[in-house]
Amino acid sequence: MSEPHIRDNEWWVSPYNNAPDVVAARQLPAKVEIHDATLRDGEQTPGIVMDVADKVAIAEKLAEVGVERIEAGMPAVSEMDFTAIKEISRLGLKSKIFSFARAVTVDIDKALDCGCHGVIIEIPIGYPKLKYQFKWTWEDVLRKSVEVVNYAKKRGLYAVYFPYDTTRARPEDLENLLTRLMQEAPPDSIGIVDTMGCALPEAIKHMVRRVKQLTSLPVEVHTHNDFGMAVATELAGVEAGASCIHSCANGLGERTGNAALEELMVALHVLYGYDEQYRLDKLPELGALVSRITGVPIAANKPILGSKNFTRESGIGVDLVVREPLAMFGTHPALTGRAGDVVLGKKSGKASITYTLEKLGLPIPEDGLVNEMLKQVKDKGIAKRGLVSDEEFLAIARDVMAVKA
Ligand SMILES: CC(=O)SCCNC(=O)CCNC(=O)[C@H](O)C(C)(C)COP(=O)(O)OP(=O)(O)OC[C@H]1O[C@@H](n2cnc3c(N)ncnc32)[C@H](O)[C@@H]1OP(=O)(O)O
Ligand SMILES: O=C(O)CCC(=O)C(=O)O
Repeated sequence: MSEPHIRDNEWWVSPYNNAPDVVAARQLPAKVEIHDATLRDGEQTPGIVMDVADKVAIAEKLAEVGVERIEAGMPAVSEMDFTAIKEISRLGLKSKIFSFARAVTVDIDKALDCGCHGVIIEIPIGYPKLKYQFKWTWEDVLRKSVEVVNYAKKRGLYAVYFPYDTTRARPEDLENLLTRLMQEAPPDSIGIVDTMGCALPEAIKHMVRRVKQLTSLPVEVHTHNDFGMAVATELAGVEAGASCIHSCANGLGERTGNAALEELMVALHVLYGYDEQYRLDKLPELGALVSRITGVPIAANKPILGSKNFTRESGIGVDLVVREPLAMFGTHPALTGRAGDVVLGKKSGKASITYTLEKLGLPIPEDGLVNEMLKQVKDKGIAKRGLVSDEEFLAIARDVMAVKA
């Protein structure tokens, strides 16, 4: 099934997504790239350590899924990170390999030694960060930025200027900085970084438009999930013309995490119709690998990857799980290599019983007996405060049939 979310030329998502005023306000780029930072920001999730083999395995899976860029780590953090980035660069993956650098030339040298295609050059510009942490003047920020962007570019690296905590910089400071940077050391692209996840989607749109106007450079967006909006703010960035968005698999990352790779990929395809060559069916494998390596479980109701996303206990319309999944779920389970499922419990209906009987290869008895099975399933679910297993259902079904006989 190549386009399971399209049927009769209709997208099975909200038609209001394409209301005339909504479409008119959009400046979607022709192509959106994903820059995945699982191996750097994802590893910044407290307590997580990935060794070289782990990082290589995740990088290979990210490339298989089809991310355009992999941020393989920050070599300054440890020898192990340096080695991992170097190994990943050597693999010749289809994804371009980036490393993360402070605005210091030694970090750029490390990116070069690792054989990276590009580098993310981070420098703090948020008002609270500069005032309370770094105590740098704007001239300091500009001087460091100019020196290091020029240094990286002269050595052939693709330079992403990443003035982090961008969304808490004063507008006039950000504009002055970018104007002068463009005069003295234009990078290859500019990141808008919502380090604390505190910008609204409309604010990100405004910033993307303004930065594009000021610099005429490609803009990328990197957001965090402190208010549960990381994916929404990145998609808002795309709506305003950002052509690269940053992600972490399973939504890992500092504090509440980054925009989840799997959510972004599926949203780009299903909600916006981007037809990038992503292997969405491989996302569960990537999620499982990252979860196993990091020890961070995937919540059962996590968008795209949660084990219960395509599971229906409620009886009303339960037959749709198999007959027409798009009428029951937000996306077709097959899109991400998943399948719908019906489980039994307090909220089951008659169709749940007949579905389960068929699944277990049992004949469907007369209505009265199905109703009796349903009653017993509900009683069991209530008594257990949980689901009724196949084994428990089989016992119920046998009892009901035995009484009839
Ligand atoms: C929003 C954020 O949190 S930003 C990045 C977060 N990521 C990390 O911290 C990665 C993990 N960190 C580490 O392993 C360690 O902190 C290291 C190896 C990177 C640095 O450790 P330390 O030796 O303690 O260095 P320290 O934090 O004191 O900073 C060293 C220097 O880098 C400077 N620096 C820090 N960030 C930047 C930057 N973005 N650009 C330029 N210089 C920077 C500091 O001002 C300091 O300069 P100084 O020596 O002149 O005072
Ligand atoms: O958060 C960090 O550790 C550094 C930069 C970054 O990823 C961010 O600001 O969001």
